[in-house]
Amino acid sequence: MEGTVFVVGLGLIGGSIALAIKKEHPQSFVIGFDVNEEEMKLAKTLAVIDDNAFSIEEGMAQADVIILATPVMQTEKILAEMLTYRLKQSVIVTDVGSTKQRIVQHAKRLLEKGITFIGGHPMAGSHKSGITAARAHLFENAFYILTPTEEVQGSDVERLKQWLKGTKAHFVALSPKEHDRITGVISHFPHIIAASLVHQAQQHEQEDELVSRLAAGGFRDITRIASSNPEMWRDIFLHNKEELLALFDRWMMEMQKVRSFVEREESDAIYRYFLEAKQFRDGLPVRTKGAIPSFYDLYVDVPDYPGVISEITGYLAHERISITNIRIIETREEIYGVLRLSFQSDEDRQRAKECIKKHTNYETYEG
Ligand SMILES: NC(=O)C1=CN([C@@H]2O[C@H](COP(=O)(O)OP(=O)(O)OC[C@H]3O[C@@H](n4cnc5c(N)ncnc54)[C@H](O)[C@@H]3O)[C@@H](O)[C@H]2O)C=CC1
Ligand SMILES: O=C(O)C(=O)Cc1ccc(O)cc1
Repeated sequence: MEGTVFVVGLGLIGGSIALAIKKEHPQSFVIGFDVNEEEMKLAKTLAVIDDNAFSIEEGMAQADVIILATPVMQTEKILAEMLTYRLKQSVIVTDVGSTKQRIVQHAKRLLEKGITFIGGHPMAGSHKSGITAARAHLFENAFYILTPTEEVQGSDVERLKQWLKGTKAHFVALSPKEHDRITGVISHFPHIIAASLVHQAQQHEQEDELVSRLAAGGFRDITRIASSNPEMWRDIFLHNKEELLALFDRWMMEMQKVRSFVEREESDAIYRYFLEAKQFRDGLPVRTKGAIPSFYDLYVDVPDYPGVISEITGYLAHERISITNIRIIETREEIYGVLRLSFQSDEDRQRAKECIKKHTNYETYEG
């Protein structure tokens, strides 16, 4: 497609969308703006955008598509400011925020002026932020939720999907309320649990400094999302307050229930609790079919001798399998350690598994 796309907020998500659009529509002209001038300069240097705008107002005046990719409180502010800007009447405005009810509510005034606004949320990402983490393939196979209101014409929704085709995501339409209820459960609330587990460990660390040294393995994995951008998550919690308050109440009741199983040594109930959780989790769709994808990890049990890492990376390099991240997890103090290799796709991970199996007798398992 041809036209000018304007991305406001050139971080992980804005940058990734800009890259995906440019890849699919090389004829388009992608401009961007970020309050952080360094990020904006970097976005241009890295060719994530073709050019930068001098202000949001100036960028918006030229745009056929406007993508708001800022933290949700900022998006709300920009939506209010936009009411006074001169926009093309045919422009499509969308956002990528993790919450939808308040954003769509704010965008109503744009719709009243005849400007098309379609709320959006690509359900993929990571705990990383900033333009250097942006990738064109970030949303591949993920769900991309759109929340068009009834004023929006179906042809405009199709036009937006065409613009976003390069994300290779699966589009799903939801109401803003349903969106916020579901994401509250599967995305927002888990972030507070991850952060609270980290706080708990930090408090215990003051009594015994071994805590963080021994927290290298599973603890790091289940708390990965606690390393996310605090501004972004603060905004999400303020936006989705009602859903989250209800989830806090249910969670506390749930913890009381499990606590009493343990207190009363109800062995069967504890067993069933773990078993039912395992059964439900094992039945969840795998990442490639649309749950939030972030990393494709492969764990390798390796003997602790010098050169073992270069041995493994050598086999993978020989078969041209790219690794996006590598980490040694030092939880076992005996002769074996665990190497965690991350890949860009499940296909790469499967190829790596085969490759390691072919050349070594090290055990591998998927994360
Ligand atoms: N991080 C993730 O995994 C996902 C995030 N989202 C949503 O995407 C949005 C952006 O998040 P990320 O890209 O992760 O954050 P990020 O921190 O990587 O990027 C946000 C960018 O917005 C800029 N910015 C902030 N206020 C601004 C303003 N008033 N005008 C212009 N630029 C401004 C910041 O300087 C920063 O460069 C958020 O609304 C978030 O809820 C959606 C899906 C996944
Ligand atoms: O890092 C992760 O796994 C995430 O949870 C990424 C994420 C963050 C925010 C969203 O609205 C959607 C996805």
